[in-house]
Amino acid sequence: MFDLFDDMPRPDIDWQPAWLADDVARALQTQVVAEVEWKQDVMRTPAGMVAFPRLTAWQGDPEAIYVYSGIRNVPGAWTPAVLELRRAAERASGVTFNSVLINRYRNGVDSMGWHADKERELGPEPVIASVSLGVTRVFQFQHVKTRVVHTLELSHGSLLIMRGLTQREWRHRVPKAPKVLGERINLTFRVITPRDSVV
Ligand SMILES: O=C(O)CCC(=O)C(=O)O
Ligand SMILES: [Fe+2]
Repeated sequence: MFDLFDDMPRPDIDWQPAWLADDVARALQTQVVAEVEWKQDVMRTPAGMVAFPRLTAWQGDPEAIYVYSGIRNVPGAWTPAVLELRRAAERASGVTFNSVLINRYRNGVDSMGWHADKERELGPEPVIASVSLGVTRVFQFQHVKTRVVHTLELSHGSLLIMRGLTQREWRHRVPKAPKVLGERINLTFRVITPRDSVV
């Protein structure tokens, strides 16, 4: 993916495009869509309340509470297909996850803007395992200082592990792709240390 001989900065990632067999991934996608309780979150903007351009869900162990937009969010219970994916992501990464953010991009108009996952609950060098199911979408990293951009195509059944300084030195996004008609599910498995227990 990267030119071996350039000296561009690069994120600390492990990218496995064909992590799950196609049919296994297809079956898990159908199960996840059906078993997850999807939410339409809204954000406050100067122009009023605006719907997020995607549906979301959080699942996790009961203690994996995180504060988001000033609200304490208690995760929903693990559902079977999500738990199966969590176990597989744990085997692949060697990390035990206690929560997952699930995003459902209904088509190419849905998206996620530039951000880094660096909430205090995630710790200084979080390992995040990102599983993609469904239609391929472009995913970009941008180096915060140099503005260098790396582009990946997150395909059906792929696994992207982000670790080390990736969240501190880079931001990432899923840009809008209006020509894409199909749906994509992304699950980012995380380790959350609740604020109360951070010393
Ligand atoms: O959908 C994706 O691939 C990215 C999701 C993401 O960045 C996040 O959940 O924080
Ligand atoms: Fe993210």
